[in-house]
Amino acid sequence: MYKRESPMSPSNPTSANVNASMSPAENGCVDSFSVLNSEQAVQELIQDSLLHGIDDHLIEFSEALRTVAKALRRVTEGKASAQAEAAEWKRKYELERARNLQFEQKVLSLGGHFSEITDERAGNLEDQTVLSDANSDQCELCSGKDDICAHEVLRDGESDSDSSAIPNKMMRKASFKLSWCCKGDKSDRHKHDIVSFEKGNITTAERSSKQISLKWESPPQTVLILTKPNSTSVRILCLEMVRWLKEQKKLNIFVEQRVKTELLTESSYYSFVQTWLDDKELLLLHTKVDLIVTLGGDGTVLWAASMFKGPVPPIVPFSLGSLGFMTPFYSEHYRECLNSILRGPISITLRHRLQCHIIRDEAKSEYENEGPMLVLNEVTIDRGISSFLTNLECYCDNSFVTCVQGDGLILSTTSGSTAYSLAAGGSMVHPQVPGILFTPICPHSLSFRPLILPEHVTLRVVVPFNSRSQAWVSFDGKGRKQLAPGDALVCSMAPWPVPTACQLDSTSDFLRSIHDGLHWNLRKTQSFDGPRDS
Ligand SMILES: NC(=O)c1ccc[n+]([C@@H]2O[C@H](COP(=O)([O-])OP(=O)(O)OC[C@H]3O[C@@H](n4cnc5c(N)ncnc54)[C@H](O)[C@@H]3O)[C@@H](O)[C@H]2O)c1
Ligand SMILES: Nc1ncnc2c1ncn2[C@@H]1O[C@H](COP(=O)(O)OP(=O)(O)OP(=O)(O)O)[C@@H](O)[C@H]1O
Repeated sequence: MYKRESPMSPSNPTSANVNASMSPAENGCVDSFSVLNSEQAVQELIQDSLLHGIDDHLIEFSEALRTVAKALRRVTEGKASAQAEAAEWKRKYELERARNLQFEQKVLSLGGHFSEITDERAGNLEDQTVLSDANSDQCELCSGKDDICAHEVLRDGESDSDSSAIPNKMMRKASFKLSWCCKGDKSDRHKHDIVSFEKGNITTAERSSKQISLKWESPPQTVLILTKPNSTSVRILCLEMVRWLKEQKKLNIFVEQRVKTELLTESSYYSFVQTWLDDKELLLLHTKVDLIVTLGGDGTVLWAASMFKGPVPPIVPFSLGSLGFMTPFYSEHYRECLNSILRGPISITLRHRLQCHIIRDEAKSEYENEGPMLVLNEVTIDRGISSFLTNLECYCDNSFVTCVQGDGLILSTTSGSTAYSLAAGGSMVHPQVPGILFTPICPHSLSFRPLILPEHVTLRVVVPFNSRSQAWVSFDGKGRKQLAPGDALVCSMAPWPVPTACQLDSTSDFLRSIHDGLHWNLRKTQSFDGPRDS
């Protein structure tokens, strides 16, 4: 392309100008010749510029290259976010389809697995209809009062348009209201902008750092109990709690298939416990369950959250682990705790989650990409078993952030800030603070400090083609997947937070956890006995 004696001037036309005036055939010849000699030509051009002091052309050339690179990057980034969006729509479509299928089956048979609960609830139907009417009145009334919003009492599988076609014997979900506890501040200016309620599911439009209170409008009727496996103390507590909730509280109880088998091995008395058969039923579980109780440590809370790919019912986490950062309830007092939770109101922490998609370079269409995977703590991209440095190009809303060269990178929620991110040198952040932590793992650089980014950004981490090795991604420490050069992870805040019940309130529970769990800033107090300011 560039000839040594062809600086851009009317008297000395450039090869580009020459090319423009050539026929396509001639042009092709010159192009292949130029490609063969391009390296030499660039060298010559540089030398030429240096020799003759004509820096302008070099600058112009590099500007042009930069513009082309920028345009190419924009196209790639646009494609990645379009793919992520398409995958999200596909997931929504599949969820809706599964819901419709389930509903059709139920209307046809009314004798399926879930209908056990329907029958149990049939006796309460008239009361519930009255409640439902009362609640819909209340829902209108509540707007403009202290509550964020009251959700409708749900009918199982109901869609608005065809509610009249639904038989009366349908299960209903307990209704509740959320409100801000503003400690003396009566203003509720922002509440309608921040949390929205549709059909009993919590979604956040924007995030808040205020304390939220949940008040039942109709009594909770169905509890899902999730337990840490292989623990004798958990198994014994589970047996006791299931019996108490059934006999004293008249609640419907769901457990995992494994736990149902354990309970039935213990005694046939437990045959009333319900479970789900497959992933399709699991997808709809949030429409049946009013409350989740976890018996275990933080891992069991993560497990509970991972079961719900959309909205999550409120979780009451009982501590039967060693650290218990997110498990503020003592199992010895479970009766008092559950009595108070079932009565309400409950202070809750809305723990934000990240939704992640893997965009494969080899994918032929967006449908071949993977996701969304939802995490409550963090998504980690690391070097796995490779002994090479990871090389990760990171973009935030299409702006280049940095290239991570080290063991890896953690993208963490604020709830996860006290987990792996903390171990990698990230800050501890109150779980109600909206944000995404960007924490490198052992970066090979003296100047790489962790970042906290706002919650509305989309992050993209790409394994570049010139990377020496593959990278590995894991979600809350589980589900490892390989990222080949050219693959990317796209990550943003999910619209489905995990509401966890507080022992006192969000802030007191957080501070208690960092003191008791991590012994934060534990130091002997300096004695009074010594020198002091006069
Ligand atoms: N170097 C590290 O600190 C490291 C390494 C790998 C994974 N992890 C963490 O382990 C989590 C998975 O937990 P698990 O129980 O399934 O695995 P696990 O059984 O290996 O437990 C990991 C530990 O992390 C604690 N933990 C989990 N979430 C926490 C949180 N939000 N705040 C404070 N501590 C928390 C747990 O109580 C437990 O002690 C991952 O999400 C990751 O954050 C940490
Ligand atoms: N219901 C479940 N089914 C399968 N695995 C589970 C379930 N609940 C928890 N786990 C897994 O069991 C492991 C241990 O759970 P958990 O962290 O609750 O207990 P722990 O290790 O004793 O507590 P801590 O983390 O406080 O030390 C975690 O990896 C978690 O993912």
